[in-house]
Amino acid sequence: MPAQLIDGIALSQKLRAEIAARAAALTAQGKQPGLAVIIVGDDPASHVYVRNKVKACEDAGFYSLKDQYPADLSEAALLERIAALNADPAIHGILVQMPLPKHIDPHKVIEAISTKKDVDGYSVLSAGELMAGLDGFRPCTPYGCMKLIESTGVNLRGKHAVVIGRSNTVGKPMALLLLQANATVTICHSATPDLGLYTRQADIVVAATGRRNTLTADMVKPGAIVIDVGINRDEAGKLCGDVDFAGIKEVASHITPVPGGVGPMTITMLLMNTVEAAERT
Ligand SMILES: Nc1nc2c(c(=O)[nH]1)N[C@@H](CN(C=O)c1ccc(C(=O)N[C@@H](CCC(=O)O)C(=O)O)cc1)CN2
Repeated sequence: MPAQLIDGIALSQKLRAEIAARAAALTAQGKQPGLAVIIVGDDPASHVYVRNKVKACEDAGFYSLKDQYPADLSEAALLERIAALNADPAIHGILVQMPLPKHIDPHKVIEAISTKKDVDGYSVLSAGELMAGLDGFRPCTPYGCMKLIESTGVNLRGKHAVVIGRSNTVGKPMALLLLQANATVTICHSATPDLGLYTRQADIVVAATGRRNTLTADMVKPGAIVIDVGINRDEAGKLCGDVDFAGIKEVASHITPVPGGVGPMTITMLLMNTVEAAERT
C-alpha cells in the first residue's frame, strides 16, 4: 500500500487557526503579538519566504514589521537596529532572514537578539536550553518536523530515528527533539560511510542534507516514516526534496511531500514561537 501523505499545508491551517485564537486573546488584553522580520540583500528565495512570513503574521492577527536593507548594509548598522527592536515593547519576536551577505557574521547577529525574542531559536542560549530540556524557543524547522511526526499518531518511545544532516539549525536540534520524545537517535552526515546501513534500521528518517536523492527506496525500512526537509530543484527546475519521493512512497508508511510538507510548517512554528513569546511577557 502506498504511503500516506503527511500534509504540511493542512496541519499548518489547523495550527494557524489555534495560533490566531491565542493572538486574539492577547490582543484583547492589549498585548497583540508582534514580529519583526529583517532581510538584508536581494536573494529572491529569501524575499519570497519573508513575504510569506509577513502575510502569515497578518492572517494570524499579529502586528508585523518588515525591515528591508540593501546588501551593503554594515554589520554595525544591523546590530544597532536589533538593539532597538530588543527594547521595543510592541515586538515579541525578532527574525533575521538567512543567509546574510558574506561581510556580516551571522553568529554575531543571532547573539545580538534578546533570548526572550529569539523566535528562530538560533542563539547559543536557545540551543543550550534545548539541550538542557528547558522551555526555550525551538528552531522552527525541526519543531515543525516534530509536529508532522506527531500528526501520524505514532509514539516515538522505543523507536529508532535516523537524522541525516548535522547543521546547527536543523540536524542537531532535530536529533535533540527526537531524543526528548524518547526515540533512539542516530545522526548520519556527509562523512557517514554506507548511509543505507543506518537508514534501513530506522522507524523514522529525517533527511536534511540539501542534496537530491540522498535517500532512495532501497535505503528505507518498509513502514518507516520519512520526513523530507530538503528544498532543491531537479533538472527540469521543478522543486524537489532530499528523498526520492516516487520510489519511497511505495515502501514507507508516511511521507512528507515537497512542496507542501516541512516548508509551510517552518512558518507555522515561527508564529507559534512568536505567540508564545508574547504570552511570556
Ligand atoms: N531566519 C531564518 N532563515 C531561514 C530559515 C529560518 O527558519 N529562519 N529557513 C530557511 C527558509 N525558510 C524560512 O525562512 C523557508 C523555506 C521554505 C518554505 C516553504 O514554505 N517552502 C515551500 C516551497 C516554497 C517554494 O515554492 O519555493 C514548501 O516546501 O512547500 C518556508 C520557509 C532558510 N532561511
